[in-house]
Amino acid sequence: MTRYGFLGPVGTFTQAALAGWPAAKGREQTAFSSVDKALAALREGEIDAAMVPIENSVEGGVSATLDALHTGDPLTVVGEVLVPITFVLAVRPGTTRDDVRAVGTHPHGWAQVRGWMGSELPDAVYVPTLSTAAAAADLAAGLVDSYQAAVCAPVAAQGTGLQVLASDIEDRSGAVTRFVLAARPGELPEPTGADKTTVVVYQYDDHAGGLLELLEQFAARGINISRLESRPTGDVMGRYCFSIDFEGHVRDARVGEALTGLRRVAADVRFLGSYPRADGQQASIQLTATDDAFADADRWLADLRGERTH
Ligand SMILES: O=C(O)C(=O)Cc1ccccc1
Repeated sequence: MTRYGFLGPVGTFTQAALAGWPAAKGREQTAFSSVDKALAALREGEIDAAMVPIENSVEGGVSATLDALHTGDPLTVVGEVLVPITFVLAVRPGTTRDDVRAVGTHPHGWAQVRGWMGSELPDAVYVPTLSTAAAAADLAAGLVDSYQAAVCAPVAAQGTGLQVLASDIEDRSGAVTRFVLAARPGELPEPTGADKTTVVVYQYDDHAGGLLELLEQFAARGINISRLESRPTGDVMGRYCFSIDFEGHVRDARVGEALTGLRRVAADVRFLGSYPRADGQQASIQLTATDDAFADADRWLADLRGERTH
């Protein structure tokens, strides 16, 4: 039986993402207080899969997750879920706006309400918390005196008995966060025609055109990159690796060729998985990059080499 973990507590957006993963329904679901703890439990075998936030349409990549996924024992991504995000300002009953001198929330929460805060509560100080729901739960339990209001999901305010002072306080409506389900390496999800692959690429050294060499592996095979981020490797100042999502599945010919190309030009390539896209959008493949086009070219080369038997 698959045991699931998620960035908790109850009421996080990550829990909402896990609720959007049909196979997790009715399964054991454990809340962890941080992404690192959830992924450590996964690596140690306490759980079999962990739902973690990876990218937001407004704020970009979740560095804690990006780094924790590719450092340490290998993990793979087996799926993704998109969750629409909306925030409320929640307080203990009786607290008024004038009482709010500081606001607790997850860094990605703060990044999405900064404008609203600047105009509505300009003097309020930001206090980072491990999750939006933790900010709400600790406030409701009277465990904190460092902030008087939490920025969280409506469900977190309701669940903890907090009172909502303002709703829909996000600066950009329609924001979406992308969550991934991580697992220990095992069976690869089957290709669906609407897949994504995630890799982390380490360059040999810092040189002119180095990034272009990596990117041309994708361009030459007609592969669309959907996210590209540089992350410091942590060893030396100025040394970066690249976290890349692109369209296609490792079993697609064009993706296989791009990966072997990357393997040649990069010092290391960490394959983090191929999995169905949450939006089900089929990859648009140029005629020159279909599996048939690659097979045809392989046959042609085999002929030239006198290797074909039929
Ligand atoms: O803190 C949460 O609720 C999370 O799941 C992380 C997060 C925070 C803000 C936006 C999206 C996800």
